[in-house]
Amino acid sequence: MAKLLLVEARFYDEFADALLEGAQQALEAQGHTHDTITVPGALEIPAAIALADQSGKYDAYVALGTVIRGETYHFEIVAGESARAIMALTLDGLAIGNGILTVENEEQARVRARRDEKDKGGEAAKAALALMSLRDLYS
Ligand SMILES: Nc1c(NC[C@H](O)[C@H](O)[C@H](O)CO)[nH]c(=O)[nH]c1=O
Ligand SMILES: CC(=O)[C@@H](O)COP(=O)(O)O
Repeated sequence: MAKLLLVEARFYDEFADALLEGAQQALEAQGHTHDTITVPGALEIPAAIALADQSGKYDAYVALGTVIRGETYHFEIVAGESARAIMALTLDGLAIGNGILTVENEEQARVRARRDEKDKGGEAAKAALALMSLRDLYS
């Protein structure tokens, strides 16, 4: 049994709830436990993971959030930099599943967040478990 940390950005509560449910269900179905922490937005997720990893408490991490394009370049920063930083942490040996939606509108987010549709939260949780297993296999 592994212990994971779900790091959620609750910028949009509706989608945050759906992503969290999907991730929680995926972990519980495989007998794993988890804690959940909340940050203001997707840009804060990588730092929260890095800080939490210093505790040594968690085997893997799941990043959950929704980034919806607005009128400015900020979408590229939030979407791109959160993904880049998560990838950097992953290449540094942390097992992280990236469930941060980067979408054009709320309808695209709704479909991808829901468990009974694309379930990106569950997908990210399973990705974290897969990386954790690979790390255990090769370490
Ligand atoms: N526009 C979205 C944001 N923006 C906020 C940033 O993530 C960050 O919290 C702020 O820049 C302070 O550092 N965050 C999301 O998660 N989703 C968005 O659509
Ligand atoms: C992804 C964002 O930061 C975006 O939602 C912000 O909207 P805007 O670009 O219109 O300020």
